[in-house]
Amino acid sequence: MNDILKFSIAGNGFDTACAPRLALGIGVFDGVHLGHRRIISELVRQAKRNGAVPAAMTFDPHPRAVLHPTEAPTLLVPLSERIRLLREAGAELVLVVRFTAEFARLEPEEFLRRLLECPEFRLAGICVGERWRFGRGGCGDSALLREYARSRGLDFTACPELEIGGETVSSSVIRRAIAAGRLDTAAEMLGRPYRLTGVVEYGYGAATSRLSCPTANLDFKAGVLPPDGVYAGCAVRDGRLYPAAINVGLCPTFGWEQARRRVEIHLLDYTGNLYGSELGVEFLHHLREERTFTGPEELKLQIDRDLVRIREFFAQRQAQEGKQA
Ligand SMILES: Cc1cc2nc3c(=O)[nH]c(=O)nc-3n(C[C@H](O)[C@H](O)[C@H](O)COP(=O)(O)O)c2cc1C
Ligand SMILES: Nc1ncnc2c1ncn2[C@@H]1O[C@H](COP(=O)(O)OP(=O)(O)O)[C@@H](O)[C@H]1O
Repeated sequence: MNDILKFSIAGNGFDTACAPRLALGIGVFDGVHLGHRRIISELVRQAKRNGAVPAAMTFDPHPRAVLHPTEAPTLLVPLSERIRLLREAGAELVLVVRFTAEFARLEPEEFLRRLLECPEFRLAGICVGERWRFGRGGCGDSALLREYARSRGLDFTACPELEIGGETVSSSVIRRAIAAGRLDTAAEMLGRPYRLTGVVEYGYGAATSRLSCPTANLDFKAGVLPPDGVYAGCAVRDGRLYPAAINVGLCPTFGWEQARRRVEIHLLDYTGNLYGSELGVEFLHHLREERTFTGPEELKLQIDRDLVRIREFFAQRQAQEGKQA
């Protein structure tokens, strides 16, 4: 490994001693949306025809967080989840390059030279999204890559951008869709419902004692929040889905000081201790705005009505799924 191109490798059976042939799919891949998945599918095809291992190369931190810290994007999923999703999509290995200001200053050809000279693997091909830019000031593009690959006898694939409903699928578009509450658009582009993942932390203990409706408070390190409000969704724990009611907001009814925006999840038909465990939450349907009630009694009556509507939502969903089957 060289001094500027530093990376760690996630995946089984990577033996640097025998320097395997790799087909490299390169990109940031935050969220691993349908456009990214298309790149990984092409990568798998490229790897097959070259007798190589399909490997995704991603960057951490996000390049914009290093180059324009004030415009650092909120990641759609944490790095660990990005790696998991890339592998699920077909990448046998994931190389995580440490993105630094020094790395960003590399000329495109210099970056490629370092890839070719990496002692850990032998480069067989490269696969990117057509509009991927790289190297100093983003001056490297797919035309440069194509020419470089041709001159070095490497395979090369540039995947056209995926469009859905006339809009180009991208992590930024998905971030904006979630923040604007357009969860259907986000789900369509991700190819799955949008999921926020975190660890259950302690709250004020009021939901059980004053609302008879315990809510798991999610401490999350990455993920874009949809607008404040009440949602029908699914909690995900150990790979199992539980229908759930979700409240995003400041819980203004209680008027707690130093209130911060919280994500609270009530799992329907569940009892148990969730503190400290990892929980995912999928946002499926916006039910109503968060409101300030006169007190816990009035809020409790409203939550009871919310839970009835959420059960109806899931019953309808199940009926529709039954029809489609
Ligand atoms: C379905 C649901 C809807 C909620 N709606 C509101 C609301 O409109 N306004 C509000 O102030 N809090 C609302 N809450 C949040 C409760 O205020 C929250 O569960 C309470 O603050 C308890 O917090 P704790 O977990 O720290 O005990 C809602 C909670 C749930 C589960
Ligand atoms: N159905 C459920 N949904 C959510 N949390 C539950 C449920 N049943 C039990 N719990 C437990 O109750 C806790 C939430 O209770 P709550 O009174 O809201 O306390 P806190 O304010 O600490 O979140 C959760 O973290 C979890 O451990």
